[in-house]
Amino acid sequence: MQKLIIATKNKGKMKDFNQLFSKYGIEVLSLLDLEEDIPDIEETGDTFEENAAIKAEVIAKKFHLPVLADDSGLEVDALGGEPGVYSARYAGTHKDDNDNLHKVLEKMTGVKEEKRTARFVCVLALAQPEKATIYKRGECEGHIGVEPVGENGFGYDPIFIPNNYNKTMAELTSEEKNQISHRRNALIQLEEWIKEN
Ligand SMILES: O=c1nc[nH]c2c1ncn2[C@H]1C[C@H](O)[C@@H](COP(=O)(O)OP(=O)(O)OP(=O)(O)O)O1
Ligand SMILES: [Mg+2]
Repeated sequence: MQKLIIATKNKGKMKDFNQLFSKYGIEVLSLLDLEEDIPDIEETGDTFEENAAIKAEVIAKKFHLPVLADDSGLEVDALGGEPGVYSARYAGTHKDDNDNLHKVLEKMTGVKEEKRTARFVCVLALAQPEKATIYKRGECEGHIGVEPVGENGFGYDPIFIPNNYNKTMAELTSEEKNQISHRRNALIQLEEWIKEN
């Protein structure tokens, strides 16, 4: 395999995937890289697994090719697991990273450091023509800071401090993020398939 379509329009995820796939010599294409205009796919599921499968299967059927999709988000323990599968639209359907992270910070006002535990979750769905969809889940544990710090990454990275670090995910280089991230932890479980295909 020289190229793989990833059923996403998220440029932050694609930056991660570009780097994660480069070691296999595979070029990844997002839905924004295709000639054709692909309409937004509605994420109607209640779980990361369902939403990842919807995205991967719609595009795999359309092109008759293997397609990977990523559904991911932030689970904050003090918020009962929110924003979870609603991470992208937490502060509204306009899907703004800055509004979303400020909504989390606001809801966490006054919550003490030891109660600010959280994790990033990434579920990858690999859909292949005539085959059952394969799922892999990766997580990254950490806690929520009190203000946004750092310029790298995307989404909730500026408020997420990974375990064993004293800086946010947005202060890590992309190489550093890609050694510990939920996305990396999910993708390494697909390594065998990647090498065989
Ligand atoms: O490494 C990450 N660092 C920071 N934030 C992250 C990360 N990974 C996911 N997130 C957040 C961003 C978004 O609020 C949600 C994903 O939502 P999710 O529906 O999977 O993606 P999306 O709608 O942005 O793009 P698409 O569905 O086209 O892949 O979780
Ligand atoms: Mg989405």
